[in-house]
Amino acid sequence: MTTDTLTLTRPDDWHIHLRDGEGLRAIVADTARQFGRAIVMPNLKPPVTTVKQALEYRLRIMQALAAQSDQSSVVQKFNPLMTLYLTDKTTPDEIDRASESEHVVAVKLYPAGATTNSDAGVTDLLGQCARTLERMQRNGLPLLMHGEVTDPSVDVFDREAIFIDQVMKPLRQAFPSLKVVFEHLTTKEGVDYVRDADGPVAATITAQHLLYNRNAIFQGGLRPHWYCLPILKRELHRQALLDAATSDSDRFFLGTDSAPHAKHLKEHSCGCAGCYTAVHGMQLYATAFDRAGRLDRLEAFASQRGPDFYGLPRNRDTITLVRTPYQIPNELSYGSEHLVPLAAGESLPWSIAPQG
Ligand SMILES: NC(=O)N[C@@H](CC(=O)O)C(=O)O
Ligand SMILES: [Zn+2]
Ligand SMILES: [Zn+2]
Repeated sequence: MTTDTLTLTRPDDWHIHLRDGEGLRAIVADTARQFGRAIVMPNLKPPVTTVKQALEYRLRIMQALAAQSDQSSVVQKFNPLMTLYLTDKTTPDEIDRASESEHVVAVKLYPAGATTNSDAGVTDLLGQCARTLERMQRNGLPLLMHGEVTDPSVDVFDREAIFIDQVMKPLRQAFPSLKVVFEHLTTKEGVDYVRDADGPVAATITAQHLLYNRNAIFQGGLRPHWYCLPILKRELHRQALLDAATSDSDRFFLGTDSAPHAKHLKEHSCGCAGCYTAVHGMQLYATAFDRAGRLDRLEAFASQRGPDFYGLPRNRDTITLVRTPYQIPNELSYGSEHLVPLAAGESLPWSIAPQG
């Protein structure tokens, strides 16, 4: 029997880029229409490194929501959960302030040079940040990791697997009860590590890494809108990620990593990394779970395991997905710029039912 309607506890997005300024105003409602909460990444220019900056940024998000033409209660009830950008200089006192704030829920590691706006990131995690990590472990504040090594001599497709041995294992040996999220997991090696490791470890998985392998970047020509970091991998990795997301392990949950970049900066001689998936996040995930024959696991992945890991209550309202084709827009406006969503112009088999 095929399911045509699926009502779930409202999902949350445990990894999102909302940007700032006019870009923020243009996109925040896309996330707020689908997700009850989202973990907002701190890689702004300049990065969000203090609790004071995180709370000011949160206020700008709330103001951007209040100014939306969409005044529905779903959009207006959206709760952004904030993060701090870890640097070599982050102090244990800042960690205490974060732990005391109800709005700051985690600290984000960007290895310096690994991805968009990571220049201010950490150069030597255990060498520079040990006291800060110690305090995070004591306070139960999770570390979210962009898990790729930055050594330019390492093949771009191997950077996640090598990160496990070079960074993840030494970190977790030094701080075995530190809560860690391996963000936007992309490899079988990553899946095996997260599934089997001792202690409080979890991972987010994007929709693009469940739906596509690296052929998508090159299909019929170079397709910049399929380029994100970590980069799409070969089919065996996509299969491992899909198996993990649809398994009964409580360690894998939803994080879109929706990462808007203006169209002209994606379609460029040196195009930016990031796929825009906030406008059709749940339609994409439902398509992936449906193709795997595991729609029954979508609610655990999207709405239950994330809050359980973070020690937050699950949402109390619901969202309904219907098997009705959803036409992905060709282009969206992004302040004074334009934005091309992932798989623009294509159709997905699942839509979201109208909500109040
Ligand atoms: N995922 C991406 O390709 N890009 C993200 C940064 C990140 O999450 O690594 C961005 O901020 O653009
Ligand atoms: Zn990242
Ligand atoms: Zn990201």
